[in-house]
Amino acid sequence: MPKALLLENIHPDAAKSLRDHGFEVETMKGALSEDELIDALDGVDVVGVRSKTNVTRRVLEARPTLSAVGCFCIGTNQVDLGFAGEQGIAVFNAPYSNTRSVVELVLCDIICLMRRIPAHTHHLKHGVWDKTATGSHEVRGKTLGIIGYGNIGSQLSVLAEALGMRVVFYDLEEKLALGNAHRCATLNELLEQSDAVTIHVDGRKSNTGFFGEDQFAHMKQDAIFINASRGFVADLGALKQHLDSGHLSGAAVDVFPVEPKKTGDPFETALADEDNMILTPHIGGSTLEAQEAIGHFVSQRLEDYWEKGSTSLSVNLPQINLGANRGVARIAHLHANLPGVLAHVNRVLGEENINIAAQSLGTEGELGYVVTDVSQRPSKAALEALRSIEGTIRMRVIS
Ligand SMILES: NC(=O)c1ccc[n+]([C@@H]2O[C@H](COP(=O)([O-])OP(=O)(O)OC[C@H]3O[C@@H](n4cnc5c(N)ncnc54)[C@H](O)[C@@H]3O)[C@@H](O)[C@H]2O)c1
Ligand SMILES: O=C(O)CC[C@@H](O)C(=O)O
Repeated sequence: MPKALLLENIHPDAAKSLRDHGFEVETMKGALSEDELIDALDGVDVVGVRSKTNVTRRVLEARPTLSAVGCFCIGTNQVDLGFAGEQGIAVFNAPYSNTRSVVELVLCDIICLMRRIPAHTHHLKHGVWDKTATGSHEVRGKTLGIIGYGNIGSQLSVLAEALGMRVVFYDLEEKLALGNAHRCATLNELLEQSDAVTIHVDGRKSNTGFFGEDQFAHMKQDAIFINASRGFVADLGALKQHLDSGHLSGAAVDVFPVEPKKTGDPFETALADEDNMILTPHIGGSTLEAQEAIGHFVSQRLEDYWEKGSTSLSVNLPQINLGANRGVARIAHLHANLPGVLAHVNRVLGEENINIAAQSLGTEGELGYVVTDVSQRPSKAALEALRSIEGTIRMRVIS
């Protein structure tokens, strides 16, 4: 029986679905440290994580028989994707299932900050009735600057325009501007005109410290700042200075450079005393709708990979979308992307007079993946010959 370990309170539908597909499933509420994870992965075939469990090179080296990692979230920066690929370990995520939830949180942040709701709430909680319009604004007609116009940034763009905001965006890549959104040629062009700046870049390493003192300094007087992307992207010390000096009028932060591993763990931030500040514990994607959708989506990718060898939507292996086996056995062969591997696979099968019922090849960067449905079971010697082909990383026979 294959074994799955699901960490970080993944939606129960994922465990149910994996059990329905024959997995023995263990679940845990929090994230694990590197050493704890290495221990916990003993005998595990697939592991499910969210954003707090780091699946590092050391973990993957220690557990080379692991077959797949499911990131039950959008971000995959917590997994060493390149090394997982080199080891033949497939990694999947849910690229769209919580997009809408993040967008709704950010819209909520923008409206609340522009109406100074955190400050008003704070005052009333302390018995101060401060009925004033000072510093409060409608969002209609204001300029929203979106940094990173991917799935979240572009959906936010559409909904913000529906609220009457003017949208400008900045992205490293050429992107289709939706609605009336305007693409800025430089980050500073965006910062100098935006009443609200929101970051939605991905978690690539080079985005570490991407938004620091220089970028805050370029923001408009009284603008608001939001980060719901990754904690290491923005310098919160610099943010605090710009709030304290009165340059910025408010901020919402959902992600932090260091986050607790599980609910209930202690947490501190220097931003706690800021007046017009929304602090949320990395809940951009934490809605019941999103978590249920993610649970279904990622467990299905893991099941398809385990049962069919399908790498469709994998983030680190060549993608092949496979249906049911058309022969008596399916041989999934992952290898270094060298010339001649496919020919070598077919020569080995041909020498045994084995007919090929179906075959698919995908290559991506350094990796090649050939999946062959064969009309008779190859002998042990043939399987050994396939495993010995130069560049073979991993081979599985799926019946
Ligand atoms: N707070 C949460 O709970 C939560 C939930 C989901 C996703 N996220 C995070 O939100 C972020 C965005 O997610 P997505 O699904 O839209 O990602 P995406 O990959 O669809 O979009 C990211 C965009 O950012 C652009 N980009 C990357 N680096 C950039 C830079 N330095 N300058 C300008 N543009 C840059 C990319 O070209 C891409 O268009 C990710 O970091 C993801 O991990 C957070
Ligand atoms: O649920 C999580 O832990 C991560 C949410 C979010 O950051 C994501 O990458 O989807």
